[in-house]
Amino acid sequence: MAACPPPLSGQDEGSFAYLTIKDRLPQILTKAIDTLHRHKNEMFEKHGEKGIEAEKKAISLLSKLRNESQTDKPIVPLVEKFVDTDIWNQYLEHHHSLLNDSDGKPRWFYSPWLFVECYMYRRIHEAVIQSPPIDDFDVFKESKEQNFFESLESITALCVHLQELMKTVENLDENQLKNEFFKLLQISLWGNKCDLSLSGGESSSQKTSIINSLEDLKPFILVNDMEHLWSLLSNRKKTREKASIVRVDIVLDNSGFELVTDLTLANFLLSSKLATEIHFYGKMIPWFVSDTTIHDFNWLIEQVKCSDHKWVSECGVNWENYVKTGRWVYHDHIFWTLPHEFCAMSQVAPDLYAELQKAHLILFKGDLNYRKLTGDRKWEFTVPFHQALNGFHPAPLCSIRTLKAEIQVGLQPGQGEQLTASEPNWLTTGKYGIFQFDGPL
Ligand SMILES: O=P(O)(O)OC[C@@]1(O)O[C@H](CO)[C@@H](O)[C@@H]1O
Ligand SMILES: [Mn+2]
Repeated sequence: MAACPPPLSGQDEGSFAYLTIKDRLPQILTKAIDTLHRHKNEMFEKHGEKGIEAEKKAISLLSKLRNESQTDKPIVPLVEKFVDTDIWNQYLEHHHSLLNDSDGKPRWFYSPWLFVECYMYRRIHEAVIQSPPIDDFDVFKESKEQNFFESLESITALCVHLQELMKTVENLDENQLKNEFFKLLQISLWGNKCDLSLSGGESSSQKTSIINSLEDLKPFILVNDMEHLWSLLSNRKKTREKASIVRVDIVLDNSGFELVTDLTLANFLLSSKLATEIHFYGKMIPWFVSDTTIHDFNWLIEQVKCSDHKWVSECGVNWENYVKTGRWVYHDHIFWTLPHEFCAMSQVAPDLYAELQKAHLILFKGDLNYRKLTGDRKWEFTVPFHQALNGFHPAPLCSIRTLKAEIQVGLQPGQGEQLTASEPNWLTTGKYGIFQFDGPL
């Protein structure tokens, strides 16, 4: 296999990785500390003095973490026992072994960006689990819920669109069905703009209805493999035996509006019979501010179900039934919150790799998943996506991602350079998106 280029890191002053580590990660930590402060009374009411002591301890641990990152201290091993503590410390040890004496130790502005950024969120989790009885507190819950409520108008519009589509879906011809599929794919793509870690935890809700702006947004899709997704699923639908399974796996990203777009797409995949079951993968711990945990997944379905808007509530009832009847399956796995590139999954989490191999198609949502699919490395823009996956091929897969990091492969010759000339920040604003497919055509 050809050698891989070096990883993105904070060594490159002025790079997006550098600016994220220098500015946005401390901002996210400060917001987490502020959230703990603002829940002081609630902790006292629930846990008395012990709650106040725990809140103080968590705040001091997060303040220490912020200082370590801002002063480029060495990355220190995790100390609190948890399911993945040993894996993290082995990973840290491995990085340490790669360095020679002059390099010193793994540290924030030297080690791979993917590692130090994931490490920060894992240290936030450690600070919380070290502070019982608030060891189940999600410092990002408030902003995830705020994103949902601030996006309610767009969520309602999307649920109304879905329910109207459900009335006619059985009578659509092939072409009409494909068009509706493409619309919901694009809505799921642009739903990925709602990302609280890019915004440093500031509000990033969906305030306008995406449905009416899909045509205007089309020029911003840099790689468009939607046809591959259609032909894969529609051919399977035509050729499958009555009772056979067509499984689509969705590796989720952000909760709130983006999760609603993903559940809407999943609903359509079942109703159109393009799939017979959907498997979802979320995060086991609070992650990158807005990423979906099982609590967020269940909370959102409950919110939608309890809506006072008839058609929104109908979506929630249907979605709850899909889960109850096993047509939607939610999986938790610790691998998704490790720092590893996905090409390491078959070694580090063979059970998860084997699970993904059961899918006929895997959709990877969001930018962090794209960074892990491609190893967060400094690939040339024209390197084929298949090559950048570096051996990660559990099943036909597609990245559905808005660009929020300085990494993109599979472009046409000159396409990246042209974008850089016309819009220097095209890689990191979330304004451009891709549907990038890998698998047998
Ligand atoms: O995976 P997502 O939610 O689409 O984006 C994750 C993200 O916000 O975090 C990193 C920067 O902090 C980048 O990968 C990206 O900007
Ligand atoms: Mn995310």
